Amino acid sequence: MKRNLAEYNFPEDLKNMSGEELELLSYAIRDFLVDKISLTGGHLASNLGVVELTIALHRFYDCPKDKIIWDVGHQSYVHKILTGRANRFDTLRQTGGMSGFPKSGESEYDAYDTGHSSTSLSAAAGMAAARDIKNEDYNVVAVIGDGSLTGGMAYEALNNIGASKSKVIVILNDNGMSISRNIGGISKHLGKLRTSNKYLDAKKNIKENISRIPAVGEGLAKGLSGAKDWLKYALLSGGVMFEELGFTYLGPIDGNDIPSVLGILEQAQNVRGPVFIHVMTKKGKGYRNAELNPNKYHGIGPFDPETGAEKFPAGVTSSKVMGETLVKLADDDDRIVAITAAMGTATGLAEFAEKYPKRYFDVGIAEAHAVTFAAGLAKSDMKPLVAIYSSFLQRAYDQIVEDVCLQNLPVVFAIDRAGLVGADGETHHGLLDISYLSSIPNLTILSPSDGNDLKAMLSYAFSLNSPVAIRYPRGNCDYDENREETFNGRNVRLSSGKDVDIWAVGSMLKRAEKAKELLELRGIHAGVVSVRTIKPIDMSVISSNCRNIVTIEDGTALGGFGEKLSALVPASIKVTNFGWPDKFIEHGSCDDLYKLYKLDGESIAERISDRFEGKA
Ligand SMILES: Cc1ncc(C[n+]2csc(CCOP(=O)(O)OP(=O)(O)O)c2C)c(N)n1
Ligand SMILES: CC(=O)[C@@H](O)[C@H](O)COP(=O)(O)O
Ligand SMILES: [Mg+2]
Repeated sequence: MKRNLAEYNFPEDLKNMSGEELELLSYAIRDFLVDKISLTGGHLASNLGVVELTIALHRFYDCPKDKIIWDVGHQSYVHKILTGRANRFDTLRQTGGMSGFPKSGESEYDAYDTGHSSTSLSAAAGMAAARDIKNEDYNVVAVIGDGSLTGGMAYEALNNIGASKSKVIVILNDNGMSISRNIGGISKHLGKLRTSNKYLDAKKNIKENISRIPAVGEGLAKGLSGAKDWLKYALLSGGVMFEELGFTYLGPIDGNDIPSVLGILEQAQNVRGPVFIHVMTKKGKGYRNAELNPNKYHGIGPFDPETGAEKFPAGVTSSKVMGETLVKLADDDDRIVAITAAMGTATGLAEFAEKYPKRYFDVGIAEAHAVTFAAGLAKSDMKPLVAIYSSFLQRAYDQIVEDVCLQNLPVVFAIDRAGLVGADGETHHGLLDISYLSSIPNLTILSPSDGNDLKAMLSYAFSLNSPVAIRYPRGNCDYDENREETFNGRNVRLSSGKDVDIWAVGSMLKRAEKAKELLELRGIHAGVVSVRTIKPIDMSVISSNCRNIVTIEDGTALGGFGEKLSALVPASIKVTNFGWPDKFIEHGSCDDLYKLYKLDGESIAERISDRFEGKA
């Protein structure tokens, strides 16, 4: 074994390693993961669970000719180590550093860019179809987790692949966990399959023992397998659900055992048509803290590897304020219910789930279903709140339009991670929600500047009998639990200035205040308006002598709040919009990215004064 992983020529070196060397490599990779991720933060538990699986995949297949697609892609760190990027892990998820997700621009071994769940099977189907059209010969493999298999898109793909008879190799990485414990009927079914070997062995033994009873045994054994039993037997005997869809189901096998995985990949190679391989792994395997608490170590900040304690634990986050406020509101109104799409803890709903288990719904990674499920609840006089990250809510656009807003139903959308998120990058920044929501009739869109605003807005939202979206950013927020903020749907003018008004949408307020302060030093007098209502636009705070408005928003400028305000103000007022540009923003630290894209307080002041000095 070499001293460090960066010294290997991966994946080529895997082909010549003995079984024992592969085993030793799995230990080295686990140590490496804990060591590096304890410094940078990242998705630890999922990657610890796929060490042997990934070693076996890159030993068996011939990448990059063979294509491996990682669903969500948060578990692709081992794949990155085994494709020559061990030396980049000190820069994981940092500005200018290696992404935490597969990026074909980063490596030819990253066959397809992922980040949002349940897309791998559809992408694999498309790649296999292209291969078949061109009469090319290579394997297309999709690795999907049991959580991601609760996403509806996966079934659309299974349905299509099964019918197409195209050779797609689906590998279900089943660790019984989504971010928290996996939920739903599919998860239960997988649970049965996981135990099916034991189930089948027991059943087979019982039948053999009975059939050995002299004279009557044979008849008894046959009688034992009544229709109901056979159905259960068949259902469990080999994933008949997947077989019925047109797949050859193989497994389940121990996905943390390299020889077992290599064996089943060999078996799959001899199968014509689509193959569904079911492997069972342990999320967090090999690092005790993560094995015991895979939820906490699913995505974790820098931590002390000895104790497992996070170095920078979260403070009072917007998610926490939302969750606590919702519990208080639910104490007084039993029509209030909460819905999550497999992100209950992360969106602050843990306390609600604990206190009101019958009014809490985790629907799995199924955002579109979550929204229409909420519509059904609202149609039946309940008051649902759906808590979904801004970028994941993109999955449910049609449901927001057709099921909630068209019927004008009282659903509250708690849009978490709205705005820049930082380390997760392009797939996770919540920069499109203002743009994609503000053209929908009947929808009120609110943006709190701090935790007190958020608390007041939640009460306000539940008082309306129509759809409301409240968008708030990832991370800590200013919150004074002793201060009761009121909110009446209006924007608030915080100060006046004869030269320019800065209209700050939601959490951009602090940057506006900073810019105002710096502009004063340059003799430019700016007023500040806190934009808490994105839609309907509240114009009551426009000052009569205002000639210049600058809007700043943590969202794309295209179709953003600023653009909409520009269309409403008198021609005598010049409106300039500062938002994110028309591109996908890379990963990095939020501070770096706000500075890089000139959306921090200092840059905003600079850009405004340049305009006044005629430089821009
Ligand atoms: C559309 C979408 N919704 C939610 C998420 C957040 N998310 C990332 S990983 C994950 C759980 C995935 O569970 P599983 O597929 O079983 O992978 P594991 O971490 O167990 O390996 C979730 C909900 C996402 N990335 N995309
Ligand atoms: C991989 C994935 O999509 C989630 O784990 C996401 O990274 C969580 O984001 P937060 O860290 O903002 O909760
Ligand atoms: Mg899982």
